[in-house]
Amino acid sequence: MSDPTLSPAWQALKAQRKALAKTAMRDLFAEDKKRFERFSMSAAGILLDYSKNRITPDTMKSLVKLARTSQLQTAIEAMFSGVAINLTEHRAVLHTALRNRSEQPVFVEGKDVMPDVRQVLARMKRFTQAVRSGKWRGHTGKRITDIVNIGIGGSDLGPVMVTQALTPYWQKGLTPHFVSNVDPTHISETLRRLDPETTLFIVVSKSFGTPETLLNAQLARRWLVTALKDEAAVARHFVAVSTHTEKVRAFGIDTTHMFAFWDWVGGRYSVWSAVGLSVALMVGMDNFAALLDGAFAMDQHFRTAPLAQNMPVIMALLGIWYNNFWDAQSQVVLPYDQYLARFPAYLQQLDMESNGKSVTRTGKPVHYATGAIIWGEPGTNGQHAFYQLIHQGTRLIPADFLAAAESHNPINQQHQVLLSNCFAQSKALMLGKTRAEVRAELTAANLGSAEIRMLLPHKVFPGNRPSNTLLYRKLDPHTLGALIALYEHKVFVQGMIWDVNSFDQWGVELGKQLAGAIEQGLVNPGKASGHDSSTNGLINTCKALRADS
Ligand SMILES: O=P(O)(O)OC[C@H]1O[C@H](O)[C@H](O)[C@@H](O)[C@@H]1O
Repeated sequence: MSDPTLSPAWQALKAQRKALAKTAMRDLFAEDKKRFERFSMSAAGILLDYSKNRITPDTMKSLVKLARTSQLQTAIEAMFSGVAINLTEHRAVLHTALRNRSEQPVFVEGKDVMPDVRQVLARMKRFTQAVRSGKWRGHTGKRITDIVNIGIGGSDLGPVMVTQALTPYWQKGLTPHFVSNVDPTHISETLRRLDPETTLFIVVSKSFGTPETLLNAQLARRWLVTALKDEAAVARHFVAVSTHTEKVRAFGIDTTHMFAFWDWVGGRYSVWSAVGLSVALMVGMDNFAALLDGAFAMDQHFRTAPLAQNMPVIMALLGIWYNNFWDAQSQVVLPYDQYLARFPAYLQQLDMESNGKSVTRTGKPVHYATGAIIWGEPGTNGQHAFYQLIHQGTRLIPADFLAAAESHNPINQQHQVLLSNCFAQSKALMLGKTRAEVRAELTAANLGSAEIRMLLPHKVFPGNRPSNTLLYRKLDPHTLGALIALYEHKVFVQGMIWDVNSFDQWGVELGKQLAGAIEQGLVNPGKASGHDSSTNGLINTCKALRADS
């Protein structure tokens, strides 16, 4: 892969960015009455309105050329067909196989993986039906009422985000809980509210070697065995999801109660596998299948639509446009949908762990910006907190707004209030408010000229701040599946253009390695001295504070 910045498309985009420096989106809208039609599209039940971006048709043409230069279409096919594109781990990247709803085989090193995928889905179906119907009971014969997913990173964020997003589909009488943090407070506060006789733990870990998860699972296991006074109780209250049968067995979970997945599924791409067991327990296997169907619909679109009409590609290119040509550092995600409250957190791992890289796939340093900082909160809460900076701050922050046309809770007109806020925000960001407009407003309010002079600069909105809006009918499992797949593919496209490996995460290892030695320092008696002075100081102060208490 060659340096993307050397391509003619990159150079053309640089020139276009200069040419657009003084162009306001409000003028582009005024000049072209069909701007919405020109810059919007639908796929898999989702409308993307990208008209409120600093783009002209020429910008889009050059962006698409840039994608072509990166041989994107070949890369898409390589991913879908099981080529080991995760070079540093020598692995295929096949979360798309998990939701391959066609009859087509998917090969990894000559073996069709689809029979295994279908077999695990069938096991999930049997198991979830047994728990939901009350056939599967706890050790003392009681029905399961609470499900605790113990996992972290991809083994937590997907399950928790999707479960929460699909709250309207939950089975009555079942309550989900998610424990991730190694902070003992997390598991303790969760267990405090639970009855061991009716609680089912799902220990989810791809590696089954993540200390946070294993420590929390051990605590849960001890809590259960102590309460039920029988080691054998573990069999009815613990199941595991992992790629590592041996480690699951060593932990003491019967491997007949283990759901497998495979090393060609990245942790942050794994909710489609048995990692989504807590989701399936809460919403039932039919709804879980609809989630897969939605993702499959987006996969089909991504794989077959021409680049210029390809939703994940367009979103990725717009991200690159701001990241690399307008120096935007972050991307805010603003779901006007309370059910998507954890969506920004989910996207943080998906995007930042995938594209937060500074060497190319062949290990050369990159000299251009890669993955953006992803952040966000549901609307309208964000409006009353940080939108000030988005509207009037010094930074350019491209925004993704997400909204459902229909609410699961249609009470009075409140959903219309939510939607009007959503549309008003993107309009305000685009339009801004000029000095002349502010002056006219203040004059109409009969303010004196000194007061007007004083207030005027504070009340001006520069506008021209870009956003996308994703609009769908209702947040059902199908739509949610499509939405997640959309962002997964967006991240993939950006990684391909930046020439980084979006599927490894070596950057999380160093801290893990160092934590072991620091833990020794905290546990062992005496003063720590083997670290830098700050680390020694923190360890020793901690010990002194404890000794004082
Ligand atoms: O599922 P596990 O093997 O327990 O891994 C859990 C998480 O931990 C790692 O540190 C990675 O950064 C994540 O990508 C992963 O999802």
